[in-house]
Amino acid sequence: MTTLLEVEGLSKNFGGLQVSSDISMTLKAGDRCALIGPNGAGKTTFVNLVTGVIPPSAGTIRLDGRDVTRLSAAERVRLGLIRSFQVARLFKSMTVREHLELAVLQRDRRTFRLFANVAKVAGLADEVADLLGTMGLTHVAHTAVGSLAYGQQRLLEIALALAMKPKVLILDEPAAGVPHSESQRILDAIDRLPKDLAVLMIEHDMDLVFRFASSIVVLAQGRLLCTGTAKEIVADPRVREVYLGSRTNAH
Ligand SMILES: Nc1ncnc2c1ncn2[C@@H]1O[C@H](COP(=O)(O)OP(=O)(O)OP(=O)(O)O)[C@@H](O)[C@H]1O
Repeated sequence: MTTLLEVEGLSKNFGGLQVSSDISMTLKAGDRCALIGPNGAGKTTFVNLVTGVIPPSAGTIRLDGRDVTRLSAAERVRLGLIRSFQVARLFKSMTVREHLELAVLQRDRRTFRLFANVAKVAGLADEVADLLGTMGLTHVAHTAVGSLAYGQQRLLEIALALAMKPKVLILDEPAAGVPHSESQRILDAIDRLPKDLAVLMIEHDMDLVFRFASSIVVLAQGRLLCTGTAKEIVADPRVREVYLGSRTNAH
C-alpha cells in the first residue's frame, strides 16, 4: 500500500518547554489509525504540526512522497491533507446541500458560478449526492444547518472534509458531544469513507477507538510511547502506566 503520510523526527518547543519530541509515524492508504494519550500528551500539538498550523522546531513531514514541512496549511489542504472542520464555522441558515455545493465549488475554484446556475455545474449534483449518501445525510439535504441534530452537524463536518478530496483525513474527536447512542452512526459513516484514504482519528472514547482503529498510536509527554493493534495496546504495561492516576479508562 502507498505511504501517504510520513512524519520523521517531529519536535516542537514552546520556549523552553518541549511539547513534541522526536515523533515518527507513517500512514498508508487504507490505514485507520487512532491517536490517543492522556490529557496534555501533545495530540493537538502533533496534529497542528502535521497540518501546518504551527511550524515544527525539527523534523520532516511528507505527504504522498512530497516534503510539505515548509508549506502553508492551505497548500497542504490543496495537496490532500485535510482536517475535519469545526462546527462553529458552519453557516446556520444554509442548508446541508448548499454547504456541500460551496465546498466542492471552492475546492475547484469555481465559486463565482454559484450565483450563475449551480444546477449547470458539471458533476456537482452527483458529487454532492455521493457525499450526502456516504455520510448518511441525504434525508436532511434541504435542512438548514442550524436545525440539525448535533450528531448530524458532526457528520456534515466530515462530509465537508471529504469534499476536499483528501488523501489523508484527520478527524479530531468526531463524536465529541454526541450522545453515546448516536456515536455508532458516526462510526458507520466513517466506515463508508473511501477505502484508499488514510484516516487518523484523535479520540478520547476508547470504545470508539477500538471499534474504528486498525492501529493505535499512543503519545505521552510529547513522545511516541508505542504503536500497535487494540489488543497490543491494551496489554502494554507502559500504556496502563501513563493512564494510571489520570483515569481508569484510557482516554
Ligand atoms: N502555544 C503553546 N504554548 C505553550 N505550551 C503549549 C502551547 N500549546 C500547547 N502547549 C502545551 O503542550 C502540552 C501538550 O498540549 P496538547 O494540547 O497538544 O495536548 P493534548 O494531548 O491535545 O491534550 P488534551 O487531550 O487535553 O487536548 C500541554 O502541556 C500544553 O499546555
